[in-house]
Amino acid sequence: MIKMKAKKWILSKNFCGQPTEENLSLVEFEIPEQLKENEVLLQAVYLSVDPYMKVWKKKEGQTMIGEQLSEVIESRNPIFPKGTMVLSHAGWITNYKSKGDDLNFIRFDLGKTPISYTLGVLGMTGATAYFGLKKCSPKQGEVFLVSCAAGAVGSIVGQLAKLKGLKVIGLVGSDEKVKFCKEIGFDQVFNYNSCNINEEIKLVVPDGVDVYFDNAGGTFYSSIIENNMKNNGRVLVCGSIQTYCCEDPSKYEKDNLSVIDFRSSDYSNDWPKAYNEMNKLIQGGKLTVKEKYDSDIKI
Ligand SMILES: NC(=O)C1=CN([C@@H]2O[C@H](COP(=O)(O)OP(=O)(O)OC[C@H]3O[C@@H](n4cnc5c(N)ncnc54)[C@H](OP(=O)(O)O)[C@@H]3O)[C@@H](O)[C@H]2O)C=CC1
Ligand SMILES: CCCCCC(=O)/C=C/[C@H]1[C@H](O)CC(=O)[C@@H]1CCCCCCC(=O)O
Repeated sequence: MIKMKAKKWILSKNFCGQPTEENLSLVEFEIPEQLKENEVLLQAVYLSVDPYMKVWKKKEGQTMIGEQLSEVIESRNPIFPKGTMVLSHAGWITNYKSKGDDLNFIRFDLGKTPISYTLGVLGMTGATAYFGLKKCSPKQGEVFLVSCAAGAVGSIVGQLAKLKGLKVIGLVGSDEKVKFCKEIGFDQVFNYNSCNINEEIKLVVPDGVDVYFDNAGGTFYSSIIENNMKNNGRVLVCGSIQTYCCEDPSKYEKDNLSVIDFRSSDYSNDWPKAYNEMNKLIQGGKLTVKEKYDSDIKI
């Protein structure tokens, strides 16, 4: 029987603090190429790496979780002929077999937009920006603050808020990211490693922030709500990357604010509609997307 060589990343040790080499190991394995009826053989094209992966419950020894864009390279399933591009949660694995029930088509018109965007702005993180912003009930002229502003969610939500006529302030960790956020239209951007963000925000918006879209959590969350929010302002708890470590983060609350919990998966039926809308903005030059490719990473 002919077998193909494949590779996968195994979670060898659960994450605690910053990831290190001992958390993951790359192993080779073989897949028999012969397919049963209705089976397809897939080849990974892009794998997604996301903050939730550090803390999502998973068992040591299993394939690292994650979404991937894959191509059907052999097929005995008429619904997924050879050459079909699909999305799945197969994890960090180069090749796998499927009967199709765990595969998703790209459910919107991509046009000339790069297909890799289906794991970014036209994928889970873009949907998070789009529906997260909606959940904040943004109004023209309001002050909108976002942490992790140069990231996959932050860079898109900042631009969408700007398109809705809000004043947008971003928080980032380097001067390079300050420059990027300004290039894509943010009004003010602060590098938390080189200034006191609470003081800087007070200087540019003395009356305070209407909406804080929190991706960072931890000390960002507590210091912003303590120092910079307007009375009755809204805080969207999107993520808490600063606390994605093994210790239990402490909770910080304030009763003059609306604190909104949010999971983009609650809106998954409407994601394709949002993608069509955002793709029009991309193709019209109104939404800028920056992807990073690291050609040194080969699996
Ligand atoms: N609620 C939901 O449904 C969803 C929530 N999320 C959340 O949104 C947030 C942003 O996700 P996404 O845009 O994909 O992330 P990215 O990987 O694109 O960006 C992450 C950025 O977070 C910043 N950061 C701040 N503190 C830390 C820290 N302690 N460790 C590592 N990075 C840090 C870094 O930017 P810098 O250098 O500027 O600090 C980093 O580049 C995350 O908290 C994520 O969990 C994402 C998807 C769905
Ligand atoms: C555990 C902390 C999560 C913090 C918020 C976050 O990043 C949430 C992300 C989810 C978003 O709401 C929609 C998704 O698809 C993200 C999670 C996906 C988890 C799937 C894990 C299973 C797998 O890939 O096998």
